[in-house]
Amino acid sequence: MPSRQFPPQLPPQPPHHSLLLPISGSISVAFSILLLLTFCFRKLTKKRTVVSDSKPPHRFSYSALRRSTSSFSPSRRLGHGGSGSVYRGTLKNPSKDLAVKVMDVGSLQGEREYQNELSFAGKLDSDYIVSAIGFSSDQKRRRMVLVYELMSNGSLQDCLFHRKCSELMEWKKRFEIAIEIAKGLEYLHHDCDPAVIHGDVKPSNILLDLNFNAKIGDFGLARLKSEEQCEIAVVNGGLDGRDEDNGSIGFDESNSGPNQSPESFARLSVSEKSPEMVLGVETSPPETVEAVASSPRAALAVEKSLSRKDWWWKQDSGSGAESGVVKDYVMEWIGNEIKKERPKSEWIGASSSSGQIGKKSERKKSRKRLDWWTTMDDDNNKKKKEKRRPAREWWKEEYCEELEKKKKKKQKQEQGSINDANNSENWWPMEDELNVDRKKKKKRSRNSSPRSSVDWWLDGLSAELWRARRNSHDSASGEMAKSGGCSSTPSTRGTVCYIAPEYGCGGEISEKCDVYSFGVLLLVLVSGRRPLQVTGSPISEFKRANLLSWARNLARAGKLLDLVDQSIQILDKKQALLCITIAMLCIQKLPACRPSMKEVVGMLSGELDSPQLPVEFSPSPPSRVPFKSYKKGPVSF
Ligand SMILES: Nc1ncnc2c1ncn2[C@@H]1O[C@H](COP(=O)(O)OP(=O)(O)OP(=O)(O)O)[C@@H](O)[C@H]1O
Repeated sequence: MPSRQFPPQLPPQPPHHSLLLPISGSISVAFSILLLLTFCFRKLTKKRTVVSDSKPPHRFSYSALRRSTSSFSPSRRLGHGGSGSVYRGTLKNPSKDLAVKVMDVGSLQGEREYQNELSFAGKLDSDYIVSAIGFSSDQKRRRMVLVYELMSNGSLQDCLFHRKCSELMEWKKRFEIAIEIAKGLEYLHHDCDPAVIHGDVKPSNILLDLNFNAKIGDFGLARLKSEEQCEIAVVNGGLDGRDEDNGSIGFDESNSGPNQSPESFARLSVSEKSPEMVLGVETSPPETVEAVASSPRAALAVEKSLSRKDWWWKQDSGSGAESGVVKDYVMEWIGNEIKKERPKSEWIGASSSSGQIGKKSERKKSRKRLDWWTTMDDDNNKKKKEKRRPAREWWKEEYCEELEKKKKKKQKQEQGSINDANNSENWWPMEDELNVDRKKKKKRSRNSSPRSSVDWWLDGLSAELWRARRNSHDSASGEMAKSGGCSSTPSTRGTVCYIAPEYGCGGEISEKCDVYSFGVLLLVLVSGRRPLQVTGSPISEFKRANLLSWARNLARAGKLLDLVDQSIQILDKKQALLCITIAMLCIQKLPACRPSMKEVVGMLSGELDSPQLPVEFSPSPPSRVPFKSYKKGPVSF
């Protein structure tokens, strides 16, 4: 029997754990290195991806944005504003359409808009607000980029005046848009703490999505209410620029008061400090902005600095920030408003020949003559018109006798158009003034007469234009590119015609400034007309029409519905009257008299009773308009 074989004894094996330790150690080291590398890689590449899980604003890669816009191809350009161009961008991963705004190099407006947008981007959250969702910059090309949600139907301005979108020809849609804008402002004024004052409410800042739902965009000039109340310092007599308080406004005492004209705010005094200096950062603009945008501490510093100094009031041209700057921006504005074609509508009825109105002594007189330009369709003024001397005669006798001789030949040619104008039913909004003693008139204007500040202000604006146009022929001639080629409004401090009179005159900035702008916008929306329409080419023969004056006149005549855009279909007269009445309330001279946006929303939505026309716009004789409740029944007019 074979003996049982035992396996040979193996040498003793080292215990397993003695091998495992170094292996697992090296694996864990390798793993942690890998983790570290991944973390570093993510950190490094974070710039290149969109952070979608955090609150905006997100940092976008500049090259990704460039690719998404086909290298900022002109074919992708959606529009152009005071600070740069906006392009349609299409991101592939994640698939998303964007609006990409590239700020112009070296544009101060661009810088402050960039910073302002970013500071508001994370704070605003409403269905009625377009806020910036991201930013980027290219240090090489010194470019700053803001990214917004794409609003497929562009701006209200574009839809209403350039593209004439058929959707906006329905009254229902216009009314909805009015309510949406009002709700957007209500959100800013009443739901944000502190309240946000938009500061630049106008049709080009109202954007329409695919379904023509309106949202308020462009927070480049927005500000927090508390900042304004605490920080704005109005310094009388600061015209010489000695005042170091950056952003403060200096104006001539003789011109102070609520009825100040644009001539007076043309003298705004601004200090020489750049925003960079105010921020205490000395780097070049894009880097500064980049630093501000990327670092929370820097962002905080910006916010603090914003509250310290209202620096964005500074005009772009530094030391030259006086009348020239305002003049230029007004001229740029009017350049966009000038149309080469003659107006089809009768609401603009007068023309003017050119004249030299540069002398100081003639500036005040120019207002009178400007009244002559403002002609409106108004049956009630037939009799008044008959009493007047022909405008041509008045022109000749009072102001331009010499010029008349020189231009006799030219004016013969113009005679035809002047006669046309005289045949139309001229309306002189300040007709009573033509017979007023000059001294009285001067005194009255100084004493802030209750006469419409709106007219006064707009007429003053035109006087400014009149003087300016000689020096800025290009922009004034209407040769400037339009519709996507040129800023609708260089909004250094708000926008001409939409800006509240007290704001332009250095008064306290409040939500009521937005309410005023909303009132103008509402009139524009209902009438389908610009607030100040200037027509004619060359500029020497331009015409103008003042929507606000027209509305006021129609209100007094009890013919408010004449204001409504004739091309609107299926008009709800009751709603139209409601809108116009609210607009009239909003454009009242005294900010305190204007309703709040909460009240406006209440009135528009029917939750509050319909308002009565303000006294200053009520029909005369003073039998008050029986403006019945919108809820209760039809409005009789
Ligand atoms: N989010 C957006 N979606 C679609 N189009 C846009 C968007 N933002 C701007 N646009 C288009 O670009 C145009 C220019 O906008 P931007 O805000 O730069 O200038 P603006 O408001 O016209 O003028 P300013 O900057 O002087 O106030 C707008 O009028 C609009 O047509």
